[in-house]
Amino acid sequence: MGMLFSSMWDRLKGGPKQHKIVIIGNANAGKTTTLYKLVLDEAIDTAPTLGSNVEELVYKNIKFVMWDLGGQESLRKTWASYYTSSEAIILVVDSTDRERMHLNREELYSILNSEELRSACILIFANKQDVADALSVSEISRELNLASIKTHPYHIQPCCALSGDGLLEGLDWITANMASG
Ligand SMILES: Nc1nc2c(ncn2[C@@H]2O[C@H](COP(=O)(O)OP(=O)(O)OP(=O)(O)O)[C@@H](O)[C@H]2O)c(=O)[nH]1
Ligand SMILES: [Mg+2]
Repeated sequence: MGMLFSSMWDRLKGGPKQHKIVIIGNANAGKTTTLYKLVLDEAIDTAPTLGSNVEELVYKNIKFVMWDLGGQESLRKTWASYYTSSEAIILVVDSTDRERMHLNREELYSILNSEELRSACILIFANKQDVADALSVSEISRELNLASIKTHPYHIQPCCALSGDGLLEGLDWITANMASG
């Protein structure tokens, strides 16, 4: 009853503030694995995402609504339609995928030029760091030319979405860097 009352009360007063995060990145980068490792603390078996997944996550008393988008070529043009009122973008990079690194660079620059994301912070997860020949954070930073970013707070975080290593550090950075606090 207590919980029911408090959720009704939240609804009456408009509810606790939700912070919208959109997760993008190339197909197979590990976006869905990241989402469900954060939400369920489990490494789930994934299939390519054909539309989107959305989940709520309460972390350190902050309520996030996390959108995980499909990364296949035909779906990328829909990404911008999810950007409205996003406070953070997570770009999940497959650190083993040298061939498609240029797509990450292109996407990063379209984020930087998006009017809707002008107040958003940008977290880059350098994922799959458990794989022996993964590019390091400094190599990816160079590939993506991160040092040239002057308009948005950004951070690159090494991680392994399967084990969860690095994921909460990334979320902590978002929490500290969202424009609305
Ligand atoms: N070795 C390793 N594999 C990972 C890691 N994260 C994800 N994977 C694997 O990468 C594959 C793709 O993961 P998904 O989470 O489905 O990738 P996605 O980015 O959601 O892909 P789309 O939905 O097609 O855009 C799966 O086989 C995952 O198990 C990681 O940190 N290390
Ligand atoms: Mg997916």
